[in-house]
Amino acid sequence: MSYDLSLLGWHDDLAESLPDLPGGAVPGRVARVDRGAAEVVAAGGTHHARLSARLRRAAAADPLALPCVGDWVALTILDEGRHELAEVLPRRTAFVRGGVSRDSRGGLSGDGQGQVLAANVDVVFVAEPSMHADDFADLGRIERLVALAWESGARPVVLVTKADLFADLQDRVLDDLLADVEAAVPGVEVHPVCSLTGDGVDLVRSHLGASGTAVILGPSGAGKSTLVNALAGAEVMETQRVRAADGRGRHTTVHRQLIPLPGGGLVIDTPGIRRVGLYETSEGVDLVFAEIDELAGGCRFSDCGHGQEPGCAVLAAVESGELPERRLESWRRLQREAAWMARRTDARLRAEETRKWKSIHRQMRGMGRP
Ligand SMILES: Nc1nc2c(ncn2[C@@H]2O[C@H](COP(=O)(O)OP(=O)(O)OP(=O)(O)O)[C@@H](O)[C@H]2O)c(=O)[nH]1
Ligand SMILES: [Zn+2]
Repeated sequence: MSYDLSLLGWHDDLAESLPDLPGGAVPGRVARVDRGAAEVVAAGGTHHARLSARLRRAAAADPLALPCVGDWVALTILDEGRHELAEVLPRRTAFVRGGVSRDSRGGLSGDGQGQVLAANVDVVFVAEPSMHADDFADLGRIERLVALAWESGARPVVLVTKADLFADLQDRVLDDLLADVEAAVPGVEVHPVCSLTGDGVDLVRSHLGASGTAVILGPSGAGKSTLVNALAGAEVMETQRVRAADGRGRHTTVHRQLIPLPGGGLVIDTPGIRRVGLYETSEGVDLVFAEIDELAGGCRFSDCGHGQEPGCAVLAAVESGELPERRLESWRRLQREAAWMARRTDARLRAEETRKWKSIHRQMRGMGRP
């Protein structure tokens, strides 16, 4: 099996960064990583390549040096035709977990803590279901994932998935939801998608062009696997429905992590990417500022905003040095965000109210019929 590497996103700039290695270097793209080895798609086929000793030493000092799915790498051919992964080519974009600044994405430096989850991603689809359990799309989650996408260097596009769940309602309700989402992420395209009917799937595909690479972020049940299958035009991913039907856990299934799409473009899907950014919640933040909460018990006014109020115990603590000023600043920023989120929630509650009314009206009309 041979591959046209340009369909996997290979281009001239990358060719220039291919190192001159003794015995010659072959370019390839990492489709999967294992301890100490990787599966690499090269023009001549897919190779299981062990990491070179030099690369392993570099990775011991800085885990960001480890290859990850989506990386372009240089392979060398050893005796007996085995391949070795000699070098990771410079990354254009990278999803990094754990305390590494954006500066590290071009090169391979970090604080020794991070892990690259996916590299050279062009488009990040943030998938948020129009309805999730009994709730509307979660704007806070969309914002968080869009922020992560920008951070990676890739371009975010928000997909409001399972758009058909609004089909039996009047269109206006979905339009309202889309408008809310658009307002939450200014400058980011927002598309409704239904992977079951295929509505909107072509538009999703068009973001990838001939060779763009995408990841899909979103909560469990957002329809990520179903969307990948719709894009691929085949069952390349096991969906929740399938998993439930045959009772197999998803962890027992080995599936491809770099999925080429028939119309061009690729999707990277790994367990790490699926989980990225979904676990930091605002509950965590309350705990983080527990000491301010405690101090606030000593303020003269119970609704003290710790701004200019007389008898403010929090300001007194800053004055005395007990509470670092920076902490109060972060708390203030958080309060502003929380207030903003609350206003958005209000808008959502109003939309939900409208929806309930419509459903009640529908039921009443239904009852009136003979
Ligand atoms: N009504 C409706 N249901 C959908 C749509 N897309 C997916 N689903 C259903 O939603 C459920 C979850 O879909 P998955 O594709 O497995 O979701 P996922 O995001 O991959 O979930 P995880 O693998 O847990 O991360 C399945 O039962 C799908 O059939 C859609 O467009 N409309
Ligand atoms: Zn106060």
